[in-house]
Amino acid sequence: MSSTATAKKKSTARQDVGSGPVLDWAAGHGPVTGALSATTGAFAVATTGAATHMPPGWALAVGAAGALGHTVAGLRVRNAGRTLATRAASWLVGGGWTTWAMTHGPLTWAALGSLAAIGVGIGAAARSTALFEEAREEEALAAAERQIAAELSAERRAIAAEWVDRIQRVCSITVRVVGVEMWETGAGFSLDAELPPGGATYSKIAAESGRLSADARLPHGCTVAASPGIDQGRVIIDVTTVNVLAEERTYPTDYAPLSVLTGIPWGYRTNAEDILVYLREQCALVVGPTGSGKTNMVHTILAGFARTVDVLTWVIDLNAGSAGLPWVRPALTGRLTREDGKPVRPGVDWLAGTYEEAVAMLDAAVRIAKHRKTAYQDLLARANTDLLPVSAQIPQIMLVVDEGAEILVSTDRQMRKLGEKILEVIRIARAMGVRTVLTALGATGSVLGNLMIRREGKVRVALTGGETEGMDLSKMFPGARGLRVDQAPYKGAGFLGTPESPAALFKAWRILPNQIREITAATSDRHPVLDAVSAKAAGPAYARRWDAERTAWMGDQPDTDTGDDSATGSGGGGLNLSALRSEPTRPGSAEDELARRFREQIDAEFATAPDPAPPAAAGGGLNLSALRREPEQDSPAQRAALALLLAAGTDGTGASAIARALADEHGTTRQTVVGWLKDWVNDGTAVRVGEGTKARYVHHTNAPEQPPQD
Ligand SMILES: Nc1ncnc2c1ncn2[C@@H]1O[C@H](COP(=O)(O)OP(=O)(O)OP(=O)(O)O)[C@@H](O)[C@H]1O
Repeated sequence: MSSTATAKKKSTARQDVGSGPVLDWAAGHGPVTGALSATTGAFAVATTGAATHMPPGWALAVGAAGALGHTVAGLRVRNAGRTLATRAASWLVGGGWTTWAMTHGPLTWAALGSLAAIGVGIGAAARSTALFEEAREEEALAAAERQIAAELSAERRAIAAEWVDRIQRVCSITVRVVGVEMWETGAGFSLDAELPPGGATYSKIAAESGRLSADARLPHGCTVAASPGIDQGRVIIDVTTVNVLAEERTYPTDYAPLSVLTGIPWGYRTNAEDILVYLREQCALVVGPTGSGKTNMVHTILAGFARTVDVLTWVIDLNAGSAGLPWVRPALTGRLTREDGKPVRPGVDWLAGTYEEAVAMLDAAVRIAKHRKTAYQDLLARANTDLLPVSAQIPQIMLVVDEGAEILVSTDRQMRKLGEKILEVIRIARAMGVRTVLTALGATGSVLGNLMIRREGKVRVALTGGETEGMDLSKMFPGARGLRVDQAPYKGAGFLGTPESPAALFKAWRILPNQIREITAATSDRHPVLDAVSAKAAGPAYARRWDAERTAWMGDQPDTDTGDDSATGSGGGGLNLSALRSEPTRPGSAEDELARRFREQIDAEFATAPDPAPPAAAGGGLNLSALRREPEQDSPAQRAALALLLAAGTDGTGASAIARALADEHGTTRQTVVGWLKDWVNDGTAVRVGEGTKARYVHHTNAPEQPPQD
């Protein structure tokens, strides 16, 4: 039925456009259906024609027209002559038989027998032409492929000949190129060559890298790098022809899930291939002077962790938390929503911007590592390993400490204490799945003089950005030869070495706040939840990490991540966190309300760690149980409206102002807001103050005469 409908539609379409024949001469038939269709068609025409005394010449005319139609259609699709002849012959034979049968009567044994024979004949001929067509098509494809391969191998042969000459000219040795591989990225090629007999080594070519590049007139930033081949008589020569380090490449937009076990991309090499780092057991050190692109690199690293299914990222940044804030603020202010309208979980699991919070975080990390050691004994025994099997159920904790290396070598007493805790994590927590990424402003001796960093932090990055001061590459990458700071004079570029991939040039992807928000939203539902064993060890310090008094500082930060989250002016475009903080803390206050929103979004929605110490009902801390009795807000827009109401403080706000603030992001109308305000007045969430045009709504916690709670 549907095919009839489609056919109808097609024929209508053809008639509509008014071009081409109504009969579809190109319509497909297999050998059997074709033969059947031809013979049954001919039989039907012959019987009805004979019964109605149709002039037999008509059948012949139809056959001739069919033959002509099919030939034209066949020529159009470039059928072989053999196919055209078979089809035309089928039509002509069919037409001829019909004419003869109409004259002599179709219902005779002679007519029926000959029709059957014609049917079998048409079927066999159609089958053979179909096979012939298929073979012809395959041959054409193979010929096209052969042509491409010939062109490619001609290009490769030309490259090989050119480089044999060049190496002869520059290095005075004659190699024999046995293979040329063009890189898929299009950024260059590799030569596999045999060294001449007589004891020449690959290093003879490696030593002339600069002269070879000059002889080949490679663009600036492109290199010729020689390395050992499959045996000592072979050499691999990598030639970059496009300087990908000079380009600004943004973080790839494929946010597919990753795992700490299968590697996390941190940037790309000169051949434009991604570099993966493996941090299950390794710690990392990222060195970059001011302006080298270190902050950007940290965001690239956090993006990689956010994409994993088995990593929880904890960030310490005593420099106003700037490294972690773009990963937290958009989610906590409720400005981000997922496609299904649910709130978004922050892109990092814990952010410490103050000394006290950093101490709490490091203590929790140490407790987790120690407790995992005993609590997972059975699991380790069953898996027959001393390395905790990290998974989405038992996630690895990646502790990212911005300028952490400076903390380690600080002479300040407090900082030294913090440094000791960081070192303790590095020392004791490898097997139990807590690793660190430390950044440093310079690769000074005092940073790399630390044995623990040298031993545990073998994933190393030096962002140079052309800076030579404090950049001792030989200390960062001992044993690596020929690394020069001036090879990577671009921001975000430098050297990266891991135990799996020797130190070499690389560049980090550029990542901007809008992409950070995009990644935060895209990865929100894949972050693991801290396992119960670890959450128990981490205690309230972890469970209450998003409490208002501990996150209030985040609201104080100048908003650099977007233009629409102004930290000033109530009833404006976003959540006025600093306005909330100016009020004294009291149960049921605006700060508690904010905490309720944060906790609702993060703990309730995503069921993070259980709260091991629920606060007392109306104690000095948060009265969460009381607050949780407040009616739930249905949508992110409604929650944002409530936040605006709160932010408006004792001045209050109106439906128009709220609707204006929500219009861009949520498309909320004034009428909708009027409805919510009415509901909130009815259930006591909001209080209406003033009359007529002066009528305003204030949150009940800000109402002039606040009715006693509970
Ligand atoms: N991977 C990159 N690709 C292209 N440009 C980059 C990259 N990383 C950084 N930059 C450029 O360098 C500038 C400085 O980057 P970033 O703020 O990350 O450096 P920084 O080392 O943290 O400096 P500071 O310590 O002063 O903040 C950026 O504004 C950007 O223009």
